[in-house]
Parts: sequence; C-alpha cells; structure tokens
Amino acid sequence: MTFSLTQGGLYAITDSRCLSGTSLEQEVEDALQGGCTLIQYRDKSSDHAKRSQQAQALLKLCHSVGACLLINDDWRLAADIGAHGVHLGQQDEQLEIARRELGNQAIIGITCHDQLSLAVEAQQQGADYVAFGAFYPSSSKPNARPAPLSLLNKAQQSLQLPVVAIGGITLQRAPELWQQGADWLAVINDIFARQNIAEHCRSYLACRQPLRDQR
Ligand SMILES: Cc1ncc(COP(=O)(O)OP(=O)(O)O)c(N)n1
Ligand SMILES: Cc1ncsc1CCOP(=O)(O)O
Ligand SMILES: [Mg+2]
Repeated sequence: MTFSLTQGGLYAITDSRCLSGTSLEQEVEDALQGGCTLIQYRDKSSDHAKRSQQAQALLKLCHSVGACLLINDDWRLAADIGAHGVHLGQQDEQLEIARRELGNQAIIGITCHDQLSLAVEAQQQGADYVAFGAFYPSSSKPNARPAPLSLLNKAQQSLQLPVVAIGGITLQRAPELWQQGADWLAVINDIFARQNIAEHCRSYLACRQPLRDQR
C-alpha cells in the first residue's frame, strides 16, 4: 500500500481505553487489515513512557503495511519516535512550531471545528489537511461543538486541502459525509468499540466506492 493523503479514506483514531476488549495493538492491526490507511494515536494521559511505548508499537504496525501514523497534540512525541506527523487542535501548540520541528515531509492536520475561516488560515500556514466536526453527537468527546453537514461542501469548494470529517460518525452516517465532500472520515467509537473491526472498516470503504466511480 502506498499512502496518499489526497486519496482520502478511513482515518481511525485510538481511544485511551481498549474499547474492543482485545488490545490497542490488536485493534489497530484489525483496522489496518480492514483498509484504514491513516491512524491517529490519541491518549490524553500524562504517562509519557506508556504513550511513547504504545505509539512506537503502532508505528511499527503502520510501517508494516505502508500506512501513516499521526500523534494527537504532541509533536515532540511524533519527533521522538519518527511518526509521520501530528494532529493539532486550536488549543494545541502552533502549526509553525510543529512544522519547524518536524520538517516539510511531516503531515500536520488542524482542527477547524465549524469554521471555514480557521481552515483558510491553516491552509495559508501550511497545514496538510483540515478537520471539521463534530457532525453528530460524540460519546468520545461529548462537549465537541456541532458543525453542519453543509460545511463539507463549502470546504471542498474553497480549499485545496483534504477535508476530514469527525464526530459521532457511524457506518450508517458515512454515505452522507462522503457525499457532502469529506475526503476522510475520522472515527473512534464506531471502529474500535466493535468486535468485527476489520470487516466494519471494509464496509465504510465499500460505501465510498460508488461515489468515487461517479467522479
Ligand atoms: C482528525 C481529528 N480531528 C479533530 C480532532 C480534535 O482535535 P482537538 O480539537 O485538539 O481535540 P483533542 O482530540 O485533542 O481532544 C482530532 N483529534 N483529530
Ligand atoms: C476528537 C474529536 N473531536 C471532535 S469529535 C471527536 C471524537 C470523535 O470520536 P467518535 O468517532 O467516537 O465520535
Ligand atoms: Mg488536541
């Protein structure tokens, strides 16, 4: 597999708990087997040793299939372990600092909530993708600000970057998000809280295929 950010697809974000009852590594291995090409390691705990060890294990898995591992919030951890990049929120450290420290090859994604203007700014500052949401209520981040579906289409029209949708995404909701113009669907619960992770991921990607064939 050759990873391509512009190709879009399914973006699996880990939870700090193991949701499926197996192990974090097994969960990610299953998601990769199901066709996820972009993984985000997201653990808000302050235990650096654990985070570093887990992120390195996930990076090894991603390397083995040519997928991409981003680290949430923490560009230092990304730099330490040689991850592919980082996802930064509006409250996190600045894009310019992360870019300077990680270099031009790194992938840097930016949270833009429900605001196109934040995405335009992120694009000007050299982001590689922008993420909007939450499109639906999310049990993983209950206080996430809601974003309207119509934003995806507007973002596609006005940006030259891949657009990521996040927040409460399920397989049933996936078709409308792909249709509205999301390039990537970023999902925690509806991937990792499943017993059949690989199969479920394949179903997400299968419902995108007819749209891709049309374009
Ligand atoms: C792909 C993607 N989009 C949005 C977020 C949220 O980032 P942020 O607003 O910094 O919130 P936390 O994830 O840090 O709680 C994300 N992580 N990934
Ligand atoms: C990190 C984040 N940012 C906005 S919603 C969200 C959580 C997404 O998780 P889920 O797919 O379980 O709703
Ligand atoms: Mg953050």
